[in-house]
Amino acid sequence: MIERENPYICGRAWTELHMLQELRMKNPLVVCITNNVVKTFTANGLLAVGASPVMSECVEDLENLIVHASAMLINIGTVTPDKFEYYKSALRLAKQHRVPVVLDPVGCHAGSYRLSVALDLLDAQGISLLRGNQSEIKAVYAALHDNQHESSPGSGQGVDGGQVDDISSVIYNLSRLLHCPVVATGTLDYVSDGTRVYSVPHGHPLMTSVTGTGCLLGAVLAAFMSISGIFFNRLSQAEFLAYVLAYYDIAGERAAEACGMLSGSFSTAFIDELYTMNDAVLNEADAMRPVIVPEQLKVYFICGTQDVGHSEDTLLETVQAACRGGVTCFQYREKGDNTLIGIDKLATAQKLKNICAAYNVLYIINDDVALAVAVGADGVHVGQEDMNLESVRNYMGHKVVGISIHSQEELKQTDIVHADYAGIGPVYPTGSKADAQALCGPERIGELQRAGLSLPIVGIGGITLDNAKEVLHEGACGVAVISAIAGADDPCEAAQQLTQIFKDK
Ligand SMILES: Cc1ncc(COP(=O)(O)OP(=O)(O)O)c(N)n1
Ligand SMILES: Cc1nc(C(=O)O)sc1CCOP(=O)(O)O
Ligand SMILES: [Mg+2]
Repeated sequence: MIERENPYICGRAWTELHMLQELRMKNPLVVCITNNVVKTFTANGLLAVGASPVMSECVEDLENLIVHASAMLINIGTVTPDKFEYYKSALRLAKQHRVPVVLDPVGCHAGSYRLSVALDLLDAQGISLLRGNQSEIKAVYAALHDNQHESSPGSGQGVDGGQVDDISSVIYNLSRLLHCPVVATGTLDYVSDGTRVYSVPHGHPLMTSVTGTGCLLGAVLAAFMSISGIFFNRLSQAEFLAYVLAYYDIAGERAAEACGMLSGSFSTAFIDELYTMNDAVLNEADAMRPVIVPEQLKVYFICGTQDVGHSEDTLLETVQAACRGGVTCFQYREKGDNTLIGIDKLATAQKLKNICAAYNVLYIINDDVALAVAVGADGVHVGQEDMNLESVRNYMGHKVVGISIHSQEELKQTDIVHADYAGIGPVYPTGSKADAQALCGPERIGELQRAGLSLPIVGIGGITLDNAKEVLHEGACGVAVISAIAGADDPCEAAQQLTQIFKDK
């Protein structure tokens, strides 16, 4: 069991959340435009969660309901051409009234008409969250990525779907394409907001063998979307949604136990568990695990005031320019003589967090675990001489933990299970780290992978536009740089050029 006590934060445990209490206090009206198979189950499930369901079938009715609505679900499970017209009108009304909409593209991997319906709705740009099973989400991504609206999946499967190998990358990329979070359910559930990715280590196989649990999840997510603003300062969208998934999946685990593993009784037991769950269960649970996908680490910019003439203004401008140029990850590394400390460092870290948030850039803090927790960064990077990795994991909980590894000896000494990615260097001579270790060359990356290092890797140290490809060819999924961007005349252009190497690869 992971300990989450953090002496740096008022001596208290991990942030307490009261998501269920908030939801039940609000009792949001959730307009469900859903399929014929699951209407009763969806209504009962929403009531159990603490939301107020209403099923809607026509625009005339919806025009009255929308003024009171807190959220909307569009589930295309029994789509017809008439219903498709209705979905589009509903989406227009929701946009006008600023009502968040969850789209469930049921069965879109199984038929091209369903897929074209889902794509047209996504094209209209009013969807706040896309939730589907892994096969459905993969079908949407394949169609958008290949830019072929008339794609014909024809898997021959029903609306249930199988596991998808690279689902975490798919949801990360899809979320960035759509500019909305994506939830993909399966044996493990995944969520991404286009910056972070989490898996939820809960749930039970009975959840996928009873019709309606996936569809109800869409409705439950819609209900929670109506209160997401309350948590805006404390949680990223991905964390918020992962907590909702954990709540739902833990209810599934408890229901499976309560019903004696019988699928008929499961539905009733599941509604009971959704109803009786409280926030204490959520706060104790190991709700989510960070997932690092290679795309998140492609261009990893590191900077502190020491790299930009000891000026906070220049640091903020440089980081903003780098984010504009397309870096995918930023590490705040304030290190050396005459650098910021205490409250000044905290204030700068907070400003940098806001910049990264505006550009969907993963935000990591170097060394300073307490600072990372205090500003709610996405993660921390530590080296072999810094805090012990298991303690870092205990402090950081579900946040990203990066570790520096220079050699096979260090790999052997590292409790790698607590890390999410590795930085390997210095691959080339660097002027940005006075105490850098001996050069290891890009070939060290492949060597460490052959020695068993299976985490995503970034190369670091002296990487420029000219040598970056060698680092990638050795097996790194990204390049971590300071001077190639901070020292450039135009940091935005420098970042853009580095992102370009992944397109030509
Ligand atoms: C991505 C990444 N890789 C390696 C390092 C170096 O970390 P460390 O060895 O702890 O040295 P300092 O950066 O703390 O001087 C890093 N920061 N980032
Ligand atoms: C912060 C850091 N860590 C290194 C390591 O080898 O672990 S090299 C390094 C400095 C990287 O800066 P530049 O891109 O300017 O060479
Ligand atoms: Mg360090």
